[in-house]
Amino acid sequence: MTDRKASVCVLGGGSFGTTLANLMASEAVPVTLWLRDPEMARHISEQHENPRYLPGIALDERLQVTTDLNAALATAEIVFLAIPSSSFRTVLQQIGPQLAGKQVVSTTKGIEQPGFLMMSQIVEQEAPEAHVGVLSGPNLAKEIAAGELTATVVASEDEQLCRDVQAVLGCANLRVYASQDRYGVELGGALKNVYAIISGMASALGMGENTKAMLITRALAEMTRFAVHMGANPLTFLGLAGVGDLIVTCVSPQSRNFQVGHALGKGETLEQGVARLGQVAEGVNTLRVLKQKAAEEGVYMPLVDGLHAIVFEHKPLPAVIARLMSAEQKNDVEFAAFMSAAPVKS
Ligand SMILES: NC(=O)C1=CN([C@@H]2O[C@H](COP(=O)(O)OP(=O)(O)OC[C@H]3O[C@@H](n4cnc5c(N)ncnc54)[C@H](OP(=O)(O)O)[C@@H]3O)[C@@H](O)[C@H]2O)C=CC1
Ligand SMILES: O=C(CO)COP(=O)(O)O
Repeated sequence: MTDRKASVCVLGGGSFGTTLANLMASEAVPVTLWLRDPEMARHISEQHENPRYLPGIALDERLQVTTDLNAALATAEIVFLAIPSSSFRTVLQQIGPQLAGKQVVSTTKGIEQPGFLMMSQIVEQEAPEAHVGVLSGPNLAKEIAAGELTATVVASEDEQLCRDVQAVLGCANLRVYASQDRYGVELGGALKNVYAIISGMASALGMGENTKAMLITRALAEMTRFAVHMGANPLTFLGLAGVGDLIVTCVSPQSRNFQVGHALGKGETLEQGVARLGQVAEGVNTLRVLKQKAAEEGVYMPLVDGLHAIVFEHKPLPAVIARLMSAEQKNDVEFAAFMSAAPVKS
């Protein structure tokens, strides 16, 4: 498949699905974007703009749009999923058998409870005959849509899938690196959203640059500690889908998770912050899921505990910060210990 561009379908017409589909259309990849809102589909087809999720971005006229899920999938060889984690399984349940033999790539950065399932594990359950992969990295949709340069990671045990995704997505503005550590890449993308909320709060509170750097670095330590406990490869967290994505979501006011944190830091309630956003901020649900899982597994995650205490237990912020700053002062870099730990699953 690598000598020609495979035909592609993108499911989900929000900011990321529209961005990915548009990027491929502009590179002459045959691509169809599926979304559920007929009015929006008509608007995109006629006006070449997605006014709700990507206002002001001129979409390529070759981008095909449909609300017919079966038609969208009929000729697709590669299917990208850009549906929020809360609806991910529901959409897959409608199409599982149709995905047999296709390459199915999740771009969704969330975790399903019960089961603590990554989205690609849901694909495996609902479409057992599909080839499965994930895409993750420092990929703010609006920046990609505006033509800014970045890179991403396609991760799969299936090397042909990685090559085919590199062929359809890689272009002058986007480098697509391959990884075989699907679990680690997917876990990194989900976990960093929680720390983006914390960084947004720190920004709203006017905290210093040292503080922000400390938060990002300790976030990396904490998420890697959890990932190693879950059997992931810690080295994956040093790549684009780990530290790369963590940095962008923790520093950019474009990140929706950062924005939710910023709203909390300004004294808004979670409900107000999420409602004003009007888009998905996966970190809110991931925080709940992660707090529970870390407690069950006995993994030390003070930043997750602190954010959970503020957001869901309504503990006063100064008390939480004081607790964090007076916790036991342990080792800085845990990677050496991680590397000598038991073999990792990838
Ligand atoms: N935006 C970004 O920068 C990036 C996002 N991601 C990840 O991509 C995933 C999707 O996010 P994003 O596109 O940003 O989200 P948005 O909030 O921008 O859009 C969500 C989209 O999903 C659609 N949707 C929701 N529920 C359903 C359903 N049951 N059936 C069909 N469509 C549905 C919405 O449709 P409707 O408008 O009709 O409600 C909308 O088109 C998230 O997990 C996110 O973490 C990954 C990398 C970058
Ligand atoms: O994952 C993202 C960038 O890589 C998008 O982050 P937000 O969902 O916080 O906007």
